[in-house]
Amino acid sequence: MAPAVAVAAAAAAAAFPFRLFSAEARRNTRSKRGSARPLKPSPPPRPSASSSAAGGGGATTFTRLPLRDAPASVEVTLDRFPTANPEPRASTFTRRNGERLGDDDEEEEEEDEVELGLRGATTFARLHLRDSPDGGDLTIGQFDAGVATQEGLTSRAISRQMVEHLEDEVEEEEEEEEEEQVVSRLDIFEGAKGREARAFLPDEDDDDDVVVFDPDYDGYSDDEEFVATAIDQSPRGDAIAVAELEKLKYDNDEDDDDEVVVFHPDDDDDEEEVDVFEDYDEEEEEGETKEKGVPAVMRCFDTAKIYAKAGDGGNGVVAFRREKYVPLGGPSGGDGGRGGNVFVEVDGDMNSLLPFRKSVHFRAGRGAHGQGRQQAGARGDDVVVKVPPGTVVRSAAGEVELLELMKPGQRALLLPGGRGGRGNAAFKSGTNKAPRIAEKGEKGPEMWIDLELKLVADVGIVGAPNAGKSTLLSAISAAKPTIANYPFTTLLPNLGVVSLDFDATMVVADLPGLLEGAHRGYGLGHEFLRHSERCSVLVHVVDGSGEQPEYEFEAVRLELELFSPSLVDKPYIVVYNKMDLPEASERWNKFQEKLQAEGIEPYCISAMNRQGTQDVVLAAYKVLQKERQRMKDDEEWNGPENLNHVADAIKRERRAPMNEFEIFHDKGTNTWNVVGAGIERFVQMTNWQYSESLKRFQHALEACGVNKTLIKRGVKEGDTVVVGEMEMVWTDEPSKTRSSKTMNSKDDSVRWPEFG
Ligand SMILES: Nc1nc2c(ncn2[C@@H]2O[C@H](COP(=O)(O)OP(=O)(O)OP(=O)(O)O)[C@@H](O)[C@H]2O)c(=O)[nH]1
Ligand SMILES: [Mg+2]
Repeated sequence: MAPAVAVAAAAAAAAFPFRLFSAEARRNTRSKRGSARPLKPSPPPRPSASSSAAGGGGATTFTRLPLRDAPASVEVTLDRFPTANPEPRASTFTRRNGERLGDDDEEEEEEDEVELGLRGATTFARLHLRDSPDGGDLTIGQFDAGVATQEGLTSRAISRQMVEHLEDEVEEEEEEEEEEQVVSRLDIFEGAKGREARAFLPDEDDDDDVVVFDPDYDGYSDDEEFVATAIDQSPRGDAIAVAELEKLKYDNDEDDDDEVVVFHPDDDDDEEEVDVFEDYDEEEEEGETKEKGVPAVMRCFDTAKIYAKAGDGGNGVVAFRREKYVPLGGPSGGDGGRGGNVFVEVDGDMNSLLPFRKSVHFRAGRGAHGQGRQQAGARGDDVVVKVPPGTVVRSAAGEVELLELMKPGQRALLLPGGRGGRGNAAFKSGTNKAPRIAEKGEKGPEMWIDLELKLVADVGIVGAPNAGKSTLLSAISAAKPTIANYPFTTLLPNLGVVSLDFDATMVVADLPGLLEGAHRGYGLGHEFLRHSERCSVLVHVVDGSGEQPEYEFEAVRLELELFSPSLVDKPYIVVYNKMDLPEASERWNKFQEKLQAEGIEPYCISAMNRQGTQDVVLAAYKVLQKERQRMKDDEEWNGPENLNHVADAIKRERRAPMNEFEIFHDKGTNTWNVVGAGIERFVQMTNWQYSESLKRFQHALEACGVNKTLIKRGVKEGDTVVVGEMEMVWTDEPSKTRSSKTMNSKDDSVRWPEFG
């Protein structure tokens, strides 16, 4: 079993300090989930030792405002929040959309927003309330600063409080309406340091199960305690689990140890399972900064991890013809069918990797077993993984780039199905007219695959948050991105098509804003920087109304360079925005002079008033045309690519001759490991249930030189020899059937491989 790893802790402090919800909305949610189980009541808050040492004690206060009276936006100062932060970064702005609390019905959906920021050493939170409902309460949580600065503990405590609070409320209300229950959701993921868990209100459309991730189990597990399967990966490639608490076995017993367990792929530690709810005051190592949490929708927009497995071949069978008047009918066992293939195909209608949030496993069908009368088994069904244009396919293990799929309709054979095993009819020979031997089907190859979507935009609009990138996109194309006067309005890239003429169009992407330090994970923009790698041209928007536009320009350029030197090498256009504002027009000359000195000719525009935007479009198009021509020339040089090279490599490996092997000796355990694709495949396909198989195997070891090499290297009586899944004990005694030294497989010395 893969090592079980604890899930504890919560999102980074700045990411999810608190949640906002109204009683009214919760009631809506509940009535939709009438059959849900009651939530487990939470234990009373337990401030941890180290958090109180930090001077805070984990104090939490909640303020309630009746929504009826609430203004459109409320600002709360969380003055004791990260004051003790050694380096408060003025730029650490984070905004999160509030949870959807209303019905499925879009119109009635209530969406509140929470904006968080650091102003000097003080954290503030601004709550934007849209269409406040008539009733209900707004609850605002306030959290202690002392905790916030403690590694990890912080976030945990905070998240904890929120869940608690939420649950407390739920309980109160349950008394009134018994059949209604709230189901909360947990998002568990691997942060830069350790496991993290987040509590969410349910997203109505989200049917994800509780998640348990265990690649060693092929991603599936029948074990009772695994309530579900993994759904995705963190940007780092670790397990992410989204748990719907509804699915967990909750009861009202406070000491109940129900838990969400996440299995971490490459953690070799002892198994440990930790209760998400109980373990929030556990110590964590200190010293490293936590990766900021990113909402699931963003993580899954352009990255996904999937598991693909080609079908195993069907087994061949041993059968003999039985016919009237034919006393000794010959062997008639048919071959197994070939396993299904895994294809990857570009679907022009897709534009994100979000569908892979819910479907992670792609398994082609296995070939049917052969039958008597020389009937071969049927082929296994193929499976086609559909991806959007611009998807890069990598093997998760080696991080090797396998494929780059750009054009709709492109199709690559990724994993070829396993060959069917031969039936006994195929083993008939002059010396053996009635062979009692058949092969097993070959196992289909399997692989964890990282998918990454790089948008296929021609032009990428980059710049600091709030510079007016989305405004520019909306001015030059029909796209309608959300525009608002706060940083990080744009969480996901927006695409727009700019038409200059009938056949002159370009795709422009508005990317999330970049902050200083983005390449190290500050802000949100880095998540999407890789999209700009595909763009031929960058349009760099600078906020002219900012304090120091030149400095902002340099900082963003530096971020691009730190992310990837190829980005700064791209042709780019500098656009100085918000010229309609006096502070911007005042600073324009200075900015222009500075850039001209560097050999750059900036454009000035007012994106809002659509002044100067057409010049930018024309300039970008001119550069784009040049780039397109250059790329076309490159393509002519390189010729069309073979998309099946992954499958070809697998097939080549399958054909590896049996006599190509290496032997590794472990002196400590006297074990000889025979490693070679050909011989291992032979072992895998050997069906040990037939007595002749063993003889054939012995013969193969002799013929391909394994025995000879072992003797030459000094194998001794009693040593263990391992080939693939077969483990044997070496004996120097000549066997009855053979005069040469050979491996003997006494009943008690052979561990038979277990094949499914
Ligand atoms: N006065 C003026 N305001 C502008 C102009 N362009 C954009 N703005 C305002 O600047 C604010 C931010 O604009 P957005 O287009 O959302 O900025 P953004 O760069 O997309 O920001 P993020 O998505 O958060 O990175 C909005 O309030 C816009 O109305 C302009 O030319 N003049
Ligand atoms: Mg924007």
